[in-house]
Amino acid sequence: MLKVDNLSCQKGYNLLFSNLSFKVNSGDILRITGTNGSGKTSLLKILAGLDIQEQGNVFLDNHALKSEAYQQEIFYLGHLSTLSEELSTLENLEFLTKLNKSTKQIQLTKALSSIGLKGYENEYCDKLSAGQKRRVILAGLFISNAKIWLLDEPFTALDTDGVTIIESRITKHCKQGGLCLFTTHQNSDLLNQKVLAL
Ligand SMILES: Nc1ncnc2c1ncn2[C@@H]1O[C@H](COP(=O)(O)OP(=O)(O)OP(=O)(O)O)[C@@H](O)[C@H]1O
Repeated sequence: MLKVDNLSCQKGYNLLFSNLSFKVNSGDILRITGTNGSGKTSLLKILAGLDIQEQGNVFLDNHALKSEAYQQEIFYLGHLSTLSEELSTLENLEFLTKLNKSTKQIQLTKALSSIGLKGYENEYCDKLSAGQKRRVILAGLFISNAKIWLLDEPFTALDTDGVTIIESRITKHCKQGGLCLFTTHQNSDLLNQKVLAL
């Protein structure tokens, strides 16, 4: 269980949220909603250990946010995640997932295939469309063993087929005991999603 206790976040003079407490159980999908600038990205970054909270605590089971046990269970996808255009799709995915080239090549190729990029393995990323670039980043979801997925605007630039692939992947992950927190300004048909409004 992910437990968020009394969290507050301030950016400059702007108090984005305070006394925020909630729990996310294994199997849960939590959609974080709010207007532009309400603090969705800031919250996900705090939960990923990439930003600092003003006050409050975050635990995964009994593991604190900064512990190695917690951090090992995080897969964070930022809405501005980018690729190196001088590398191929395969090389970018390898870098993003920090896998060893020789042993995991098959896994990487499979992930690209799962996200609809079969045949694009050796294509340089400067030759890809915006949606195809986003798919390379999202292919990490087919490799990650992390329990907590923190996905900031995962559907940006995807066509309907791409959205369906990602929604199915999230559903499968959560059915297998994972948990997912995500933001989107688009409609999402993900079943059984709970909502946290900022
Ligand atoms: N490093 C920073 N320094 C100062 N203010 C910041 C910083 N980062 C974010 N902010 C401010 O914090 C507020 C919340 O930003 P955040 O990116 O968390 O919002 P969001 O809910 O994800 O917005 P959107 O829906 O537009 O993606 C914004 O007003 C933003 O300008």
